[in-house]
Amino acid sequence: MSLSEDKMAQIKRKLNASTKMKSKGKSKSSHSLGSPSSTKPRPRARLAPNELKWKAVNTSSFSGIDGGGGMMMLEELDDVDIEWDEGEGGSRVARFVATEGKKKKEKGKGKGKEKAVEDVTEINDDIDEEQEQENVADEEEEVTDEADEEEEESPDFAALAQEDMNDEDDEDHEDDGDEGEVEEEPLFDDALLPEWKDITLHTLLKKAFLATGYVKPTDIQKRAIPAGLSGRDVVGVAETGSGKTLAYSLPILSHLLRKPVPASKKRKLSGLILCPTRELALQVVDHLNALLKHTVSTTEDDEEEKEGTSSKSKGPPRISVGSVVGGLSAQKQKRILDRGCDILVATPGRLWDLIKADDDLASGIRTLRFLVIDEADRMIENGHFAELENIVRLTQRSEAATQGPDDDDPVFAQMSTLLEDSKARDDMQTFVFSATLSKDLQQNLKRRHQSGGRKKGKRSSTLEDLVDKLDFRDPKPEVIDLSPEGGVVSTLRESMIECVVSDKDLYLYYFLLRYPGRSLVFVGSIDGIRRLIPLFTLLQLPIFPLHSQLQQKQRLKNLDRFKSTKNGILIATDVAARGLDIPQVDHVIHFNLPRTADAYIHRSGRTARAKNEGFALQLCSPEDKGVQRALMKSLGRTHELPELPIESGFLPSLRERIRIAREIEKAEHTQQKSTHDKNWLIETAELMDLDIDPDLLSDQDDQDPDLPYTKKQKTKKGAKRVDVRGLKDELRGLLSEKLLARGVSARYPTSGSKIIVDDLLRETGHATLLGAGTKKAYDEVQSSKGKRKLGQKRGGAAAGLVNKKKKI
Ligand SMILES: Nc1ncnc2c1ncn2[C@@H]1O[C@H](COP(=O)(O)OP(=O)(O)OP(=O)(O)O)[C@@H](O)[C@H]1O
Repeated sequence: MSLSEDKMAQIKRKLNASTKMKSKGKSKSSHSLGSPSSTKPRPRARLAPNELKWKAVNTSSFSGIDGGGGMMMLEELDDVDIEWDEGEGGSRVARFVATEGKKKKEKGKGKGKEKAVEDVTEINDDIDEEQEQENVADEEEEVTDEADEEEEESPDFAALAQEDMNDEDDEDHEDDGDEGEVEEEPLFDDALLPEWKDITLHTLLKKAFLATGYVKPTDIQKRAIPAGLSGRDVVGVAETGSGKTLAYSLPILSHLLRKPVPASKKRKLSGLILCPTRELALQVVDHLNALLKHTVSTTEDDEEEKEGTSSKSKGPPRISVGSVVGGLSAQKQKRILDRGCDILVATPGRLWDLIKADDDLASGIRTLRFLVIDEADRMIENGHFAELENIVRLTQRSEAATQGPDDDDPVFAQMSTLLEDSKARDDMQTFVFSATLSKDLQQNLKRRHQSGGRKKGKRSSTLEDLVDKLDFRDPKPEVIDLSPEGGVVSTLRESMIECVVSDKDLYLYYFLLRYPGRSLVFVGSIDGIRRLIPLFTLLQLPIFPLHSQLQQKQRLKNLDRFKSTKNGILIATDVAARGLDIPQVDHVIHFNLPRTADAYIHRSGRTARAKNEGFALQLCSPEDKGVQRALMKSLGRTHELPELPIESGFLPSLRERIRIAREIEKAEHTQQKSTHDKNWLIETAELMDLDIDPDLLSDQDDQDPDLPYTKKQKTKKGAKRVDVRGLKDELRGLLSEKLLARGVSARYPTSGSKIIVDDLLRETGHATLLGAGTKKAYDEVQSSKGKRKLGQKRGGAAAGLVNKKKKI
């Protein structure tokens, strides 16, 4: 086991930063770091890495995955030296060794020498983890390295110092809950934000609104926040992009800011926010941190900040927000949990996995003050209902909580003692939010409370069942339904292109070229994405995939690239349909139509957010027509969508590009497959100790009749070898040309039915499609009013769709 020098240097600098703060802030002994030359032999026994005393570095500027350059969080170790041993072949092996300070502490507690040895071993084990991380795929490495760089560039010394100050309390107060003092709420001049005046949020939050530009509450916030602040349970339904995240989060943040500052460093879990997808959970963390970072500075700092003279760093955040999601290091997430956070944002699958192995976490969930189910209707669809139900059950007060859904449920059998011993809080508040919760469900919710509470019974998996499991403390939860008529927001314009299935690629290409902008393309299957990515990459479009079979870090990276690329294109399954708040998505394209109206609403809701304009396009083949009519009907539409005007003069050239790109793609695919087959053959032959006929591995199509069967299969008679390089050159040539609209002459730009000379001179025309104009897609279509009535001309009422949830 050895670490690269770079990696060690990074670790060393990290540790240096923290130790410098120690010696500066207090008169503790300084912790020198070993260098290769100061190598001494040390014990080498090992312990599990999660037993190390990793500590979060709370900075005011760092905000998780996106804001942190792909890094989840920063962590540090104190009281550690690094020493170097000679490894095999002259490599150097790093050992982390507990320093005097730590040993003294342990001795003081009566544990003495053995404990110090344990410390050495647990630290060494963490090197294993670092080493493991070095072995991950290149792309992941890149993410980690970027994160490390960022970490070094901006260490937040004030935060480190603050952590340090708390160190001494660390072991004496495990969890003191609310024993600290209540911090005085600073004054705030309501005249600065008159629209927030009547909402009694903590003034630090209002101060943060000034910085973030949230000058007035959105409609759902106006209704939900006061209800949340007054202790009510809230079920909130409001259009996509309407600020539901803050609608449920602000009452929690305000409550926590008004709570006494805990005397101990370990934070007690107060709020749990459950989200259906990993990206959404991480986004919620970022959203909250982006707001919270404005709640820590003093007025004096603000003044200096405005003038650019502030040299002070801000203190640690008053509220810490952690995340637990699948696909990222469970060890690290466990460490975050061990250290404690005020609010946890999680996906149910990973959270339940951690709960099963951690009684502290289970009792933390049991004594939550706030439980939020975001995108509640989606949560029950993504295969995690059982986990979700189990988590929710931990928050129930009644006896049912201590009994599993089935008598033989092993997890609950294991947990029953814990559940019997600890009581769920009586004042827990539950918030359930989505853009799409059926009216029936809302009615049932009210009826349930009128009829006296939850039903007992076996596990099932509808939203109604979930709501039934939620132990609302409020006899009458506040149900706020602000869902818009027609499902989608009023600033969204919708349109369609009707074409045969095989032309969908062509029309998608046309649209992406014709209307540059940030576009999110929804495809019905991962295979569909895998087919389109190479095609559009060959066509030189900035396209990124997002689907569940990508590694989590790759998913986050692609999302980041999409966000930061001008005219970027994200091609995704419905994993991107919910909740993602990506700035300035201009277009959503339904390459394949969704199967439910709810999915259509959420997909389309990735554009036209927060009252901005947005455009949604359906690519609709004759086979899709029935589904489309049913969709529109279930959304309560009475008119067909307007068709997007197509400038068909461009299509032949685009078709030719696509043809060549497909041919290249096919040839490359065949080549890859052939290489794969040959490799397989070689490996198998080696395993079986056989010689291979060289002809089998040859690329020559000599058509020898004696060739074995496999070879004959590969060399179809008369099949021409494809000149991939030639095709690529040809495509490159075509892509470098500007295309001309019908009626435009390149030779005589002042002639013809479309005169483009002014555009060319002033560079005001379309960048690649000459004569196409520069109208935005949004402006190409008006609202569907006055258009063809749904089913009027082409007949055939929508079949099969009874309500929004039903699959078409
Ligand atoms: N009061 C406000 N003023 C201005 N912008 C706001 C306000 N509240 C939230 N926003 C912004 O609105 C955007 C959408 O918010 P959010 O993601 O919470 O919407 P949502 O209703 O949860 O959407 P979805 O249903 O798609 O999940 C975010 O970029 C957020 O920063």
